[in-house]
Amino acid sequence: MGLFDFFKKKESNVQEQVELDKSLEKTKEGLFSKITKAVVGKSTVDDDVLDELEEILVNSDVGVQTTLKIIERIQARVARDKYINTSELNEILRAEIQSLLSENNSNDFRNFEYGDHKPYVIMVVGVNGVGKTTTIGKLAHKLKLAGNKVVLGAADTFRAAAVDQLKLWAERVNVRIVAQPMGSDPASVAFDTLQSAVANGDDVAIIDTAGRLHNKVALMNELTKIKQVMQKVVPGAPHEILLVLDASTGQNAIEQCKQFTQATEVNALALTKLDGTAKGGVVIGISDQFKIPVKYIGVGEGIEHLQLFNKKEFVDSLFK
Ligand SMILES: Nc1nc2c(ncn2[C@@H]2O[C@H](COP(=O)(O)OP(=O)(O)OP(=O)(O)O)[C@@H](O)[C@H]2O)c(=O)[nH]1
Repeated sequence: MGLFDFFKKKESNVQEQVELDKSLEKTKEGLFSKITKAVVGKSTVDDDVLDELEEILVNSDVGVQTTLKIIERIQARVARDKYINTSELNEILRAEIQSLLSENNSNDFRNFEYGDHKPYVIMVVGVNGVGKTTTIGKLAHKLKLAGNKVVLGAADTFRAAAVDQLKLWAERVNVRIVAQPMGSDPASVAFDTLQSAVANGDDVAIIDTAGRLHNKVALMNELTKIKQVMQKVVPGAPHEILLVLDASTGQNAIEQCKQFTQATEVNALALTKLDGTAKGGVVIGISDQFKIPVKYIGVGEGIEHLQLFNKKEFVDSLFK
């Protein structure tokens, strides 16, 4: 990396951290201001503090299972050390949360984990309204800015609006898009997109899919068919099956994750709308429960507001 690039990267890191801090403000308020209240005036962590902590974590959408895990670990620590004060409690909590979050190995849109894959194929799944289209648009933008050639595939052919919205994003970001009329076979769109990506020497192909959950078998069949067809063009595709979830829906996001992981091999998560929600704790619960890395987070409506998730930065931001 040249000196200019180095400083540019540093500057954008600082900006991203500021955005992240801002996004997590409500989650922080919900979580830590309550924890501080629960422990204020107490010299040690007793059962009352632990009970309150449990309630606070559950209410912050960390999820019951993950909360119990955290509480048990703190209890074990209290039993061992007999006395822990409240600032130590914060440190333990921070370490526990960090250890429960899965590591995201992608840390730069420039060397985007392609390995030998060209095109690197991302199949995007998720229900309507969670921010799927927006996430695809932002991702295409970030990848393009980082010097990648990107093509989009509009394989959500179920709703005309979905294709139109994606076309708008393609225009805005200035990347190519492959689309067919509404009602076309999604697998056929995916096939065309990959053929076009190969012919054009694209680095990344991002395929949108319809997010109908009402019939799990139908969803599973549709996604399996899309995958099989893609593999005819790019063996090993899709390299990333990205599930988009709306963090502000809290426990609903966990339920959707359950459903989609049963229907297909999701290996990356995008959590949108972290800004403006107090339910950011859901990132911790989902990461712990499903052991799938959160790869991207949406921190606003703007084109720039997508970040590669970094667990250390996330936890730093929460505990600032
Ligand atoms: N604040 C905020 N809003 C977001 C974020 N991501 C998406 N949105 C908004 O969420 C709304 C839904 O986003 P879409 O991308 O249209 O959602 P979708 O899942 O594709 O849904 P359909 O297009 O209706 O299928 C839009 O108003 C977006 O601007 C985010 O990270 N933060």
